[in-house]
Amino acid sequence: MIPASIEDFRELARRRLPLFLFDYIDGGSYTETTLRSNEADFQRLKLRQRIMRDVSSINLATTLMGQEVSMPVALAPIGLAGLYARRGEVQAARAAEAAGVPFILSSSSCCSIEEVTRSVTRPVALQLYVIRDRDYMEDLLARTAALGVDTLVLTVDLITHSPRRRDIRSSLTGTQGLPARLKRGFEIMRHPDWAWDVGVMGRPHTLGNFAPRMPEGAGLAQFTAWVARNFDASITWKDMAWLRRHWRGRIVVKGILDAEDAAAACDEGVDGIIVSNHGGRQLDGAPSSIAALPAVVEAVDGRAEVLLDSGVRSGIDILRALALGARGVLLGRAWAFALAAQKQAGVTRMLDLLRHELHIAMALSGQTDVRSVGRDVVL
Ligand SMILES: Cc1cc2nc3c(=O)[nH]c(=O)nc-3n(C[C@H](O)[C@H](O)[C@H](O)COP(=O)(O)O)c2cc1C
Ligand SMILES: CC(C)CC(=O)C(=O)O
Repeated sequence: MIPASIEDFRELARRRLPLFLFDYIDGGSYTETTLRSNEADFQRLKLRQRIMRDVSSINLATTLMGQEVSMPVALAPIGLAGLYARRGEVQAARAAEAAGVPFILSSSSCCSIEEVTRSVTRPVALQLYVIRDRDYMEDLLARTAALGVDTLVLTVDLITHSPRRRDIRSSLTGTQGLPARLKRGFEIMRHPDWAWDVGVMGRPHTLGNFAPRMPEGAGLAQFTAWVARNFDASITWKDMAWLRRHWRGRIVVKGILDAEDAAAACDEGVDGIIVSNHGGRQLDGAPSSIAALPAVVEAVDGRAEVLLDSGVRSGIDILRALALGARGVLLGRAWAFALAAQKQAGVTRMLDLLRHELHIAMALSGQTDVRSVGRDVVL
């Protein structure tokens, strides 16, 4: 199949990955209601078709998080991407660089921030989960700054791991007895292409940034248990003072859905806000990101850059997010599936596809510049 949509990349990823890994990427928390509404609420937003407006020249370039970008898109931090394809984070960062869009490395990545920054010339951003071991955090921040990284994406919506029923059923989290291990082994054997690429050639697939704090050769199940024990649920805005002592660069806060929280973030002087419900993987029952966006944009009132993720599946969705006030969007599962399906070439293809879709959506709605897309684009 030649993929013509994110759904197609998802299907190709489903075929290539062991089911427990596909479900880990694809799934959301509890009943997956928020996960579904992320996509459904985008679809509900109707666009105004406009005509006779000379759209022969369209500009998609802008700036995001201080970087020039070829379109208003960045790759969201995705944990454990080195399990979707060998050295997956490096492959995705290279595809992002070639496409002229930012790559945000998850702090829960397989490849370390050192390996990824060495592999590209474009600056990457580091996403941070705050773990209890502050000495280690300080060391990671110092390592990151020494590499010339200037943007930190502080994720604030995963202070604790939300139950994901698919992961419980596949024993990715929870019980780890012999039957669970056998079931996983069987799934791996049914996907030899993936097993060769990641399981054999991809070794060691340790967790680059947290490696010194993890058991040697720890896999996904041990990692999720470690997350539950080590992520720091005590953080508050007061911890920004600590962060600022150890990080002089740009700070973007990821995981805001509420206007009051957005205003508080601006009071802290953050550079950017990412409106996100973690792709429907945390608080099930929370609104979709696109539904939450307008109130956040209003509360921020130009004091910080507002980006959005969760549910973006097409160039038309990108236009919808811009129309409601986002400066740009992050792609999560879109790149995880593309990488799992076709490695670096898949991520490149996926970005080309969305760029084309955005261009056409702009033309047919009479828009010529992503920097001036306004509310009047949606009905
Ligand atoms: C498999 C997977 C792993 C993720 N890992 C991280 C992570 O390590 N750090 C983080 O801030 N967000 C993480 N996220 C959330 C994404 O950054 C992003 O918010 C979400 O995927 C956006 O929704 P979408 O997948 O619908 O685009 C992860 C999401 C998925 C699907
Ligand atoms: C390893 C996890 C904490 C990564 C994550 O953010 C997620 O699975 O949603």
